[in-house]
Amino acid sequence: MVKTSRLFQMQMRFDGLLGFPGGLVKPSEESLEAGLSRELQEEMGASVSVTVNDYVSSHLAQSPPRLILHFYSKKITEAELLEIERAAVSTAVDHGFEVLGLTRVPLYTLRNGGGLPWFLSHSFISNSRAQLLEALQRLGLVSPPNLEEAVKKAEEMRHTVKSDPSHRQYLC
Ligand SMILES: O=c1[nH]cnc2c1ncn2[C@H]1C[C@H](O)[C@@H](COP(=O)(O)OP(=O)(O)O)O1
Repeated sequence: MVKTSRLFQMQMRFDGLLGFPGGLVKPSEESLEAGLSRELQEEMGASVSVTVNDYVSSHLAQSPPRLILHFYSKKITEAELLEIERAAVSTAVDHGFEVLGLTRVPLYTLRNGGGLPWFLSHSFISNSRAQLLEALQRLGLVSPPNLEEAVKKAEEMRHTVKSDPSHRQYLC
């Protein structure tokens, strides 16, 4: 186990893909920030107030449905994060349905390539993998050379698993 002083959260969605908490917002009915705060309450069971200061970027979805994907990131304390993790399993209405669980992102690379590279080699919804990389870079959570190396290793891992499915074997 690696103890890190910085933590970063994503979630396992109902469809088995990794992604960020969030959802669809009709701008004619509520502001983007109000809609996101509402979705966070439903998916994490905790009240997190999102403001325009937390805005990071927007992208047009590359595949249907045609959506504009707005991405926000918010810095919180470790105590607040622990509270969100508790609330996610106890009070979030979407827990066990739309959301299978919150997950911390490993921000380190182990000697055998484990950690962030393995995490990045999993499957992500839409552009959430790119959003994750953008946030890690912007927030300075992983240094640019380490991030580049993790992305490279993740690609090698994906390639290895694709070309040799017997490469990963685990009994449980
Ligand atoms: O984390 C994400 N990053 C970028 N795009 C995302 C993310 N999560 C969902 N999406 C996109 C992809 C989907 O086509 C739409 C709707 O997602 P969905 O989870 O089905 O929507 P609701 O939460 O049910 O509103 O958004």
